[in-house]
Amino acid sequence: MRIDVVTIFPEYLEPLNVSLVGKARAAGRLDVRVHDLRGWAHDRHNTVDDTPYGGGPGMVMMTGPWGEALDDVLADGYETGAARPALVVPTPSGRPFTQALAVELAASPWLIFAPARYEGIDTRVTAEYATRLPVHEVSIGDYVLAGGEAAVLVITEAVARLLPGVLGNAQSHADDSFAPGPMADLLEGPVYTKPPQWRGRGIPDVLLSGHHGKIARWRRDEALRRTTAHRPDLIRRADPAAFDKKDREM
Ligand SMILES: Nc1cc(-c2ccc3cc[nH]c3c2)n[nH]1
Repeated sequence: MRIDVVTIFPEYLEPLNVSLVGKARAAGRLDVRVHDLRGWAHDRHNTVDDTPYGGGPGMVMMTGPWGEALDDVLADGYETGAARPALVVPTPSGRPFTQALAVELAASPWLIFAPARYEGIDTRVTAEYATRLPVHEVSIGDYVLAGGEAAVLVITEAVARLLPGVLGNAQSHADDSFAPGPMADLLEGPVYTKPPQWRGRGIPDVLLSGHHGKIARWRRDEALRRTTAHRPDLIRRADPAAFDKKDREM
């Protein structure tokens, strides 16, 4: 997968050089290119924003630099044989970012992120590129950030870990919260590791029993308990029949 990010804060994307995404880049599984939008702002001050039509507070990011930047990124990708990308625009007013959307985006060979600042990007930019590309306006949650770069980090990590070979053998996204299967849409339960005693706190006996069926059932019950407590809205989506089937297999 190729990922391009156009931003006025390229340094904000430094975390994409470390850990899971950094390793995927070093292994050649992910090609991430970060571009400074101001490189396409040609006035003396490299201006990328202006006052909003209709008045109101704040500034709006201008069409000019975004149009030139996205055209150049697209031209570069197409010249190097990249397939058609999707444009991902983080915004509080976007489609909720979920594991399902992460899976959808992970199927794309090329993502171009357009994180905004100020009050956002002139709407004509996304309208223009929506005539040529899939455009995903995506919200990572019901809270307001000062810009879209943090959302790019979140989305990139959630997508990258789904790419083949990115998660090591010791890890797996098969048991993710929200992954398909009998635990679908349930939050993950508690986890434990050595030492067996810590500040007077031990390990649930079932986890030491070696009885895989009982362990699986305990984990399922704990996931149900935690989901009921923290995300009751997800319970109705869990498939009780899948539990019954899984119970029979335990
Ligand atoms: N889910 C979510 C996205 C954002 C966001 C995205 C872009 C900009 C640009 C200026 N403020 C922004 C906020 N906040 N919360």
